[in-house]
Amino acid sequence: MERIAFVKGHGTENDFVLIPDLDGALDLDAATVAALCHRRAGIGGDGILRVVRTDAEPDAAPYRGAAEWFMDYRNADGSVAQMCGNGIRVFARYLVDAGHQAPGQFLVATRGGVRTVTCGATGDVTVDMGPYALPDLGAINVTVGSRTWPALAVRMPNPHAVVFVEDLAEAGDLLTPPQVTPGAFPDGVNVEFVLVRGPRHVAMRVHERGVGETQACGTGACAVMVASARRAGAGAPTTYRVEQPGGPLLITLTADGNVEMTGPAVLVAEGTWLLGAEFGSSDGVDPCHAEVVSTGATTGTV
Ligand SMILES: N[C@@H](CCC[C@H](N)C(=O)O)C(=O)O
Repeated sequence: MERIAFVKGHGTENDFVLIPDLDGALDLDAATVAALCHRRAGIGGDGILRVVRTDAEPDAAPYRGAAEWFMDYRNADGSVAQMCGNGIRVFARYLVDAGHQAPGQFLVATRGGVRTVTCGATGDVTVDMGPYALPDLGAINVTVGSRTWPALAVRMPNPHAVVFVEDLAEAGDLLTPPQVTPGAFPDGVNVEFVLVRGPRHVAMRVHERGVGETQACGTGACAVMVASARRAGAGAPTTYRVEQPGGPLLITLTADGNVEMTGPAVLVAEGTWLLGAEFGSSDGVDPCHAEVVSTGATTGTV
């Protein structure tokens, strides 16, 4: 049975299993990721953040020389996504707390490009999430039950469909994915439901591609900010407070057109996962999956 060291963390309760694999020794296939993220049989998480040097990861080859670290993000179902906004804050907090990176400003490579992170010894983490894009997909709609809304497609660079509602309960239980105009997003989409609370202040719920409803989505909050600012006719620079079930994020559209995100990143536990034990074992190892040691939390507030 293989033993895999992990750290558990979250950003606004969007939770992740971090796998330090600095020299790229692990081969985590989709089934292994799904087992690790399983809420009852695994460690549990909305996704995993594999921490690997760009020099040691084939997917990071374009970024070698530009950034030392690559965030290998996977959704809970094992699928790969370009970017994770809450994840990159937690990834940065891990690098600093583990002593792999000095506090301050540094670069992290992702499948969506290289991002600049500002992470002190404690407190909130700020990420320059880069530019947004508004792909021309024609008229797209989102449907939940008998309600249909027009949606704005936003790339961060992962795909989002943003709709404005009168009440966040209109999103329903979000146990099944909302229906989106067929063919508009062949690789799937994250869907955000937004309630305007006041000037530069919105609340949202999200159904994430590859996960389900989560307590928060960083790229989703960025997409929501972009859609909200357009709707309000707000020019840049401007900052929005985006409330989510797991807590608020501050999202700024900068004068140069980039989207900047600030929010907490918390590490809550570390331990060892017993790979292969997750659905019961016949080799004498108690299939309770992991030895977990609480680390205490590194907290931050917006
Ligand atoms: N929770 C993340 C987004 C993770 C990826 C997303 N589910 C996708 O498939 O695009 C965030 O905080 O941005």
